Amino acid sequence: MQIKKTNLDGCYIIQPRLFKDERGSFFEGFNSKIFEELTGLNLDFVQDNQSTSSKGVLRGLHFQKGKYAQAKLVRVVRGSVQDVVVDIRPKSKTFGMYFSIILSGENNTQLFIPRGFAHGFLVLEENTIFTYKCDNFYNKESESGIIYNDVNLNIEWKNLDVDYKLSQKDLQLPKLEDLVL
Ligand SMILES: Cc1cn([C@H]2C[C@H](O)[C@@H](COP(=O)(O)OP(=O)(O)O[C@H]3O[C@H](C)C(=O)[C@H](O)[C@H]3O)O2)c(=O)[nH]c1=O
Repeated sequence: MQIKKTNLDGCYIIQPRLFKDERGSFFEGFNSKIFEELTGLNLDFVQDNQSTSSKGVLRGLHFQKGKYAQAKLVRVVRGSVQDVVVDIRPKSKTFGMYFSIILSGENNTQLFIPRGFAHGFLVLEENTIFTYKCDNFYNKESESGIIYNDVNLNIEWKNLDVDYKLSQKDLQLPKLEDLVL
C-alpha cells in the first residue's frame, strides 16, 4: 500500500498493492495496521456503503454535522468517477478549498477523507459501483451538504456528453457561505 498527501491536510490518496496471476488479481481494500503505520491514524470503520449509478449522476456534496461527522475511505469497484472533497473545517488553512481525483475500477485508487469534509462524485461511466467505509454511523438528522456548483468553491466538474443527474435533495443544497458549521 502506498499513501500520498493531497493539498488538504489529513486527506490521503491510497494505492493498494495489486497481486496479479493467471486467475486474475487481488488487493487488500483496507489494512488497519499498515494504514496506521503510514498515517498514524487508528480508525474504527463501523459502516460500509455501496451505491450504483449511471453516467452523469452527481451525488453530493454531502457531510454529517457535529458528533456524527464521518471519515470515509472511498473507492470504485467498477466504472469511474470524478471524486471531489471540500475542506469545511472552520479553523483549517485550506477551508473552502477542494481536491479532485479520478477513482476507477481500473486504477483501484482510494481516497481517505477525514471528518470535516464535504464529499461528492460525478459518475463518468454507466453502471459505476462506488463503495466506501465510514467511521461513524449514518444519522439522517445530522445530514447536510453544499450545492455542487457553488460559485465560491468553483469546482471544475468534468464535461460529459450527458446532462448531470442530481437528486431533488441535492439540487436544493445551500452554498457553503450560507451554512452554519
Ligand atoms: C448515506 C446513507 C443513505 N441511506 C439511505 C437514505 C436514502 O433513503 C437512501 C439514499 O441516500 P442518499 O440519497 O443520501 O445517497 P447518496 O446521495 O449516495 O449519499 C451519499 O453520497 C455522498 C457522496 C456521500 O459521501 C455520503 O456518504 C452520502 O451522503 O439511502 C442509508 O440508509 N444509510 C446511509 O449511510
